[in-house]
Amino acid sequence: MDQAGSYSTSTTPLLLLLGSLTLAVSLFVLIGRSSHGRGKAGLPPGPPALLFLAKFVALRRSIFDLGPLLVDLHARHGPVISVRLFRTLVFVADRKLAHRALVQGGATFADRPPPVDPTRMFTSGGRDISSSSYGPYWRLLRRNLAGEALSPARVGLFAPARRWACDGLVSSLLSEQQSAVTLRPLLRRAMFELLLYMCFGARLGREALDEVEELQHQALLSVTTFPVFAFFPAVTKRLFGRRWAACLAVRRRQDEVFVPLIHAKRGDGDPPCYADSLLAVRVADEGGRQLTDAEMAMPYLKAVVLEGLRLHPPGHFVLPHGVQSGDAEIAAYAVPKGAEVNFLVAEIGRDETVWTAAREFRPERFLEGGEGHGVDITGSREIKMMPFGAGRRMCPGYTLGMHHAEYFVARMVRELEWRPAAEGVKVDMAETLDFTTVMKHPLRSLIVSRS
Ligand code: HEM
Repeated sequence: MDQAGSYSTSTTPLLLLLGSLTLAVSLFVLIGRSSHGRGKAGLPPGPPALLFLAKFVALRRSIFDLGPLLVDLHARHGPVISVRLFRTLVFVADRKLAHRALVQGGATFADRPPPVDPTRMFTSGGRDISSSSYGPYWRLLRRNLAGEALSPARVGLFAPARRWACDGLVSSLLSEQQSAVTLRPLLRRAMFELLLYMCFGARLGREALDEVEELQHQALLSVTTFPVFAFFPAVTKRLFGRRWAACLAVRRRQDEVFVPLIHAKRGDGDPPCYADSLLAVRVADEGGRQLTDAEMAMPYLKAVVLEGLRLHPPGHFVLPHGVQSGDAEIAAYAVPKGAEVNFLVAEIGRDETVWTAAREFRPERFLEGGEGHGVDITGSREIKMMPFGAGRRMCPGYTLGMHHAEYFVARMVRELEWRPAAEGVKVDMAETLDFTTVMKHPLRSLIVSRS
């Protein structure tokens, strides 16, 4: 697909776009200034929009890839900053302010900002759980997901599926015992196949899996790259015609692939899947022995998973939050209706005032006596880390996500020995953005069976 690189393929559209953006931002800032001053609280401080935009465009990446730039801006302007682009963007880097806004503030920041294309297209106009507006429709979908797919009873029914997914992963890893193997594609495929089965109640063949995985990857990448179609969509969809056409093609293919899967007849022996529960909504461990509960409760295993989520959360930001009322405030700064509020998950998890040697991987901190022991991952009492968000829009899949991570890690460590890919090669934890944040140099290892 026409990715970020397309910015450099032709300079004319870029210059035209920058010209239009300059005009739009100048107007927006002027209008904003004249309507400001009237309110009691001012907007949070921040850099001039054009400067921010220039850096943003120069990065040619997603708003979620702005981590280092934002850290710099927060150091200069304080824990809450704002920038006025196609809408007011607010960034919160302080855990106590995040707690006040997301948890103590109740529903104040529980909305989502209206999606712009291509997100609008990929979410059918903001009709999925994560992008729908805070209200009865969102509540209906979220309750259905929690009750019909994520309740402990339902998750329990998928234990055999977890077992075959993990068996497949372990044997793929073992089949490459002769040379170093890259973990990421195999782990991602196993997890993807398991979640697809939980959704559609069917196991897809290799080609179908390849296609679905690629389609979802393209869709997710396109919703996180620079939101160019938020600015004068009629113009930008022409200027970046190839990119827009590629988004439309992915969307069309998603319909062709997913609609038959949703309506397919399920096997009698399969547990009830998520697609069936949605159709009913009306809008008005290894072969021989399973992991025991005691093994799943291994405190050190949990500590490793928690430390991974603290130091390297897959999402460095929660999804953007929105405000429905006009008088929301954060740290006595005004947050206008329609603004987009972002919380810096990674920075909050690496806060030196909470975590000793915050940038080091130390799972022991989650064991008894450590500063992370008994941490409240939901952030309801206080926020020390928030890899799943906090408050009313917090990830509803957090227990399933933790369960899968613990189950897969436990089996991969118990059944396989992980040796360096070559003499002296160390694990490099540098990060890069690929919709979620992933290892820039994926883990490669020589795998040896322990049995
Ligand atoms: C390690 C795994 C996971 C991580 C780190 C994660 C993280 C997150 C984060 C940070 C958010 C945004 C919260 C916010 O905006 O405040 C989110 C939202 C969401 N997650 Fe997850 N998630 C994971 C697994 C899952 C799973 C397994 C499911 C479902 C099966 C799921 C379903 C959702 C949904 C539906 C939302 C949107 C909630 C809403 O807007 O009301 N997640 N997740």
